[in-house]
Amino acid sequence: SVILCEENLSDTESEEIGGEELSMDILRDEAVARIYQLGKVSDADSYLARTFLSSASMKAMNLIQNWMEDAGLKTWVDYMGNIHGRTEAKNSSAEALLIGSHLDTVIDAGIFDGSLGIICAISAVKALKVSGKLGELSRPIEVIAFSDEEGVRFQTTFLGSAAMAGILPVSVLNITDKSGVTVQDVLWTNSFKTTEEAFAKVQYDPESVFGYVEVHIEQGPVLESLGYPLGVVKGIAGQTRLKVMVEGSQGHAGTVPMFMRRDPMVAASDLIILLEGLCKHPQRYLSYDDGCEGVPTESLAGLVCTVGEISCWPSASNVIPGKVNFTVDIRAMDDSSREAIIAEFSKRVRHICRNRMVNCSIEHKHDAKATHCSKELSSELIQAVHSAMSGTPWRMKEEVAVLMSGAGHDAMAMSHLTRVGMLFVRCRGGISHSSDEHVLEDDVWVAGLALLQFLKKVALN
Ligand SMILES: NC(=O)NC(NC(N)=O)C(=O)[O-]
Ligand SMILES: [Mn+2]
Ligand SMILES: [Mn+2]
Repeated sequence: SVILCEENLSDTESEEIGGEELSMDILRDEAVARIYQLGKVSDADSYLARTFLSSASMKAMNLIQNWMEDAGLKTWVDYMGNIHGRTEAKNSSAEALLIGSHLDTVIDAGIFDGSLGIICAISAVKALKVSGKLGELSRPIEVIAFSDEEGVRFQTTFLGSAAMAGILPVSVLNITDKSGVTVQDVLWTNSFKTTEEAFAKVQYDPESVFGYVEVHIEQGPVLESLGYPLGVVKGIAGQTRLKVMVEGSQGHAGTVPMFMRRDPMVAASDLIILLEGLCKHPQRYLSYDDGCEGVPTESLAGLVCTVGEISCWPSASNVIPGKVNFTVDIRAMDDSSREAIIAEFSKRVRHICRNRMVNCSIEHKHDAKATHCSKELSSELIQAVHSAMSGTPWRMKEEVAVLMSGAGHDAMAMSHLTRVGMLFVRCRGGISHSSDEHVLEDDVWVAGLALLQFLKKVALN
């Protein structure tokens, strides 16, 4: 949903921090070049993929750390692989402003998801440095490149930001990937001696933090349809990830009669079609239950579900599978609706599997409640968008788009540490999690300008 806010245009301030030349060189040309350079750092030859602490991620970390130092930031890497770049303020005890996003990607990813937020933050700080303003900060600024937001390898998500926010249980170190390697194995293999004690040191003290802001592509079509390069995020949908395991009787494809089969592949197909129907027409399913009040339609806003992964054993064309596993990703703006959908799905799964005489289990891999962004930070971001755009062709008439995010973000985890705000950047066709993901160079530039204006207002007064 998009709420257009009436805002008075802020006076067009003279750009004290360098002129147009400076901002275009750093906030556009150099930032865009770095996004494309980082987009080539991949674990695969023919597409972009960077999973938690993979060799490509380690290379990306090194690049990002160098760019942070180039911007005048003091850098270090914590025990969960997050890269930090920090510059202190005149008042060393002031609460720090955290800005960041994630360096990991999905498989066959676009080059902007995560990377744009990291590079935009580094470029904005570099613009302050080049203008000689880094020594005048009223509060520390810390840029963070999180190690794992997508959760591709361990189906966990927010490994880096949740550890910083103190909401990640230490038991996560023992979660295994498909080949039985644990999170802790991967850390130690990459020389992060992450013991339980070291793990606890990743957590930040809420008292030391002013707030967290993230710049991210919208990954949806709204800004493009409005003709705006930027928008401010009102809230982020809650999300649940499940692993559904169906077990039947493995057998010969040629000899087992159809009516004697306990086929988990066909059962899984029924469950996936059920899930689609449940999320396309929830009221048909939720209100049929005896005594179960249908969930009010408006609270089902943003309800979506996806089966993104499926695997079977032994996966041979002439063998009736013995086991089929598939993932479920369910999201909604309202947490109770998401929970109602999951409860209904689980109930119907048991019913279908009983009728098909197959065994089924559902494992909860990840849950994140819907997140509401801070009104104060959002208001500052709206002002920053206005002043950034006042000097550009997209001068905002009298409104800045404020929209919800169906995609998850590290800001969801960071909201457990501090108040959060997000700036969305238009992306072509709203396409993301695809190599077709694209952001205009000038949109990268205006995002950097807006973030720079935000920094001036919040950390340079
Ligand atoms: N911005 C994202 O693409 N985030 C993704 N990752 C998580 N954890 O939500 C997602 O699937 O939406
Ligand atoms: Mn993503
Ligand atoms: Mn992302």
